[in-house]
Amino acid sequence: MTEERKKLVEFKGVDLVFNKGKKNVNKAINDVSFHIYEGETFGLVGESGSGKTTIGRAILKLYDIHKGEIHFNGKDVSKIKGTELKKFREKVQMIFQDPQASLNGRMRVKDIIAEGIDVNGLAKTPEERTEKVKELLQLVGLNQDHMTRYPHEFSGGQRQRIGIARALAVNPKFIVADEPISALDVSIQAQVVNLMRDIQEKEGLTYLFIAHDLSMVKYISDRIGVMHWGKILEVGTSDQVYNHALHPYTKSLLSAIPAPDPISERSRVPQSYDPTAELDGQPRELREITPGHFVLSTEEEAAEYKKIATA
Ligand SMILES: Nc1ncnc2c1ncn2[C@@H]1O[C@H](COP(=O)(O)OP(=O)(O)OP(=O)(O)O)[C@@H](O)[C@H]1O
Repeated sequence: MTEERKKLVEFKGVDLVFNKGKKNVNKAINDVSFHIYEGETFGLVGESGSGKTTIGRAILKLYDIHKGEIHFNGKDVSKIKGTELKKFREKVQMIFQDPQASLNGRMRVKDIIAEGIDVNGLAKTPEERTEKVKELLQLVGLNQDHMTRYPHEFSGGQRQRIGIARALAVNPKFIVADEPISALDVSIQAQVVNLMRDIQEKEGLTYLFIAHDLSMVKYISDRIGVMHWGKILEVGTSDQVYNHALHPYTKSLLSAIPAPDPISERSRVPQSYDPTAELDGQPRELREITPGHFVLSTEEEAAEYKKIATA
């Protein structure tokens, strides 16, 4: 059934290299293919430096790719320029990890939120601009009195709400949320996740939700991709990745999550992962093990995974 859903974003064999031709060359994304369905939340997890942010920024065209194609709404956007690029940028927005650092401290909230409205000429009059800002504040659970204040007058959770309102100002279809709750108190994290969910439903948004910790993406993601060393190693529904993980790296990430109750926590056995297995020179691709559940594997490894998955 999932095959019939519309793909909003699709990576096709994408490479992205930093410092190309230099001594410190770094293939941050290595032959990555995956897609994000319209209306879903795709969680991307993996340890620091695995390439998650680079994938997000590549979709937003903040970086040029070196091989492959990135499709948005059925169209290759990897080489678009000029007005086409400007139009595309209205449809894709980013929410950042640290709302403190990503909001200009010298600007009032109304002007921060209205930046995208101004740049893209989305309000014809100052009154319309103010009206739009008020609507956005309401949408993210802030009130009108907040318009004339500065970012430092808000709590971390409120600042993230401002960041969300700013992203929504241009009526995007797709949002890259790069660790949007990692810097917040645990008690506030759920509020922001719930807000993002509500807004997703109301506005028909699609999210790429980046986190290094699997427990963070569990509740918000429909499907999850697990990244390591610039490659996606496993993709599946939240249930497939959490409850039926196949790749040893995913298993090691899962085994690192503390159990919520002390009894299971005592019996938790962290599993180690030997990444050198990825460097044996054997050609691997994402192979479908069970419907919708893909693992980066050789043919032989895929056959093994199939046995495990159907045992
Ligand atoms: N602008 C850049 N110039 C050079 N190298 C970069 C740049 N941005 C990222 N890298 C490198 O690319 C690789 C992938 O980085 P990326 O930030 O995408 O990882 P990440 O998984 O998002 O990590 P984190 O969770 O720490 O944000 C890393 O080795 C990083 O050092």
